[in-house]
Amino acid sequence: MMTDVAEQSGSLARNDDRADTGPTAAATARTGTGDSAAAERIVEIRERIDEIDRTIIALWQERAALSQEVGATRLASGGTRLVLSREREILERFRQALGADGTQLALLLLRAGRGPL
Ligand SMILES: C=C(O[C@@H]1C=C(C(=O)O)C=C[C@H]1O)C(=O)O
Repeated sequence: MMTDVAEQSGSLARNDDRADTGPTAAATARTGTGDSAAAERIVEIRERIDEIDRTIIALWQERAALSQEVGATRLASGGTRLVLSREREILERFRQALGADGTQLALLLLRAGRGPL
């Protein structure tokens, strides 16, 4: 059956009973490929990526809250705001595991816990 718009205009291409010749432009744009097997796998992998991202965000927020609690506890007890030796340990841990990007990540993690210096 033709669409209303096509019926009204009479000049638009029929959009209804053409053969299914493959993925739509929208599906291709969404996954970045017109190959349906690859697209299916990409959709599957993206589900896991989204799950991982949710976990990273939750852990990021939990870590920042814990770090802020340590800071508040220490300040309230007359201690220092920061403990640089501990920060160095953390930077080294991330650098060893992830290289230079790990150092950058650790700097962001530390900042999330205590705010910019
Ligand atoms: C959370 C702490 O306080 C600060 C924040 C740190 C962190 O976010 O890991 C590490 C050292 C401190 O400068 C701590 O001392 O453990």
